[in-house]
Amino acid sequence: MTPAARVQAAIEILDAVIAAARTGGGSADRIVAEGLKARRYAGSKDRRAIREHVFAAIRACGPVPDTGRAAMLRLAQVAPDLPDCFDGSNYGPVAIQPDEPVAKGGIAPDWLELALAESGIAGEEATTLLDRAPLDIRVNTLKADRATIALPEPGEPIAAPQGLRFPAGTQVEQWDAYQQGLIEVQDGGSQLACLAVAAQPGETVIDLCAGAGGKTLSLAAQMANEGTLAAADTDRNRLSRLAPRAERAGARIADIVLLNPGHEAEMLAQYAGKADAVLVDAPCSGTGTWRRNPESRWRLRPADLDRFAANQLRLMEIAAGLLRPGGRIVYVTCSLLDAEGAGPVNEFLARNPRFSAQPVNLPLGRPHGPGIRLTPHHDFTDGFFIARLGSL
Ligand SMILES: C[S@@+](CC[C@H](N)C(=O)[O-])C[C@H]1O[C@@H](n2cnc3c(N)ncnc32)[C@H](O)[C@@H]1O
Repeated sequence: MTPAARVQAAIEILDAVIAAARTGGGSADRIVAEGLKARRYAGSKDRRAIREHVFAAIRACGPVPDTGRAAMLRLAQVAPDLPDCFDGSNYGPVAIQPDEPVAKGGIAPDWLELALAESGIAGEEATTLLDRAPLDIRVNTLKADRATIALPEPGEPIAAPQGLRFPAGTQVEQWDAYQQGLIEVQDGGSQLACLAVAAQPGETVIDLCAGAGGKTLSLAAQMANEGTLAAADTDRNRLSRLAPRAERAGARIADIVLLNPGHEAEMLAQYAGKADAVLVDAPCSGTGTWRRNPESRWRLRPADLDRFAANQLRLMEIAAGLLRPGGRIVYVTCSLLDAEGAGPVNEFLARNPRFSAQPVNLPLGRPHGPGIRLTPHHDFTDGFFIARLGSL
């Protein structure tokens, strides 16, 4: 393919990404994969270039662009080689017209950029939300240790004690160590969020929003497979990925519980009043993970934040009912908006005077309201809010 044809292909794929963002369709990753599959004539270099154009254009536009072409024209304002590709050649985009609409730059839609600024995320703290993320792994201490593991590439040790960092795109899934469960792909910030639980062997720990089990596996390793670890979620699909992962990682103690929405407490009744710790890795807007899913900022609506906050508060209330006296809730969101962090946690503390915010002792992060915050700019991790709430 010519450079111009690659740009035209990226424009067409961007049109599909934009439509999906407006209508709640598939992720950009999936749409790009489908778009490339449909272009059988594209070689591996073409595919890489098209993919890079698409994601660079997504990152370059703040609000949702009207069209893929407007998005690519925005990218052309900051990428010096791109304007020449609008050459009107066969399969290439038509020449740039005077006064042609160009999508707006920025970090996110205006309302969201404002909400971030009100939460203290502006300037470089905001721009780095759109950087490309590296690839972090966690060495699984049920089977190996960072100090002695031999991997095809050494990786750079990070603050999380078992974490190693590799360049984005490193194909770790193809390594023997991955296939044998010696390593897991997990962002360094996510690894630290698990450490905030400080789960001990022999404890009863509940991962209330376990999803596909990224944090469950980390907790099982902290507990050295001793004690009780319930991994619960309302999403059957995500939870179905946990069992094979736990098998591979040798995480034997994970008890997988599929919850019926609205009946979570009943379905976890066997743990009521018994848990030493409950991890609430609550569903959120994901503003801290835009490095990986930059188009997700086009999907959010102001009302979504209210819905997330109500659910976050409700999940903390469910967690409170599971704890033994003296137990702890560790509340985590991968959002940097106060509406999903300090906001619901302060509300929970006001309603539940037997709980108080306790220090979160981690090697990274900065205090923020009743918890701490990790940010891509300050900590080189995904963005997280983490609070530890101890009960009397
Ligand atoms: C941030 S994700 C969890 C990610 C997971 N802990 C990990 O580390 O990979 C939030 C999860 O909360 C789940 N969830 C949403 N509402 C829930 C509820 N009422 N009870 C339990 N889980 C819920 C979602 O299905 C989703 O898997």
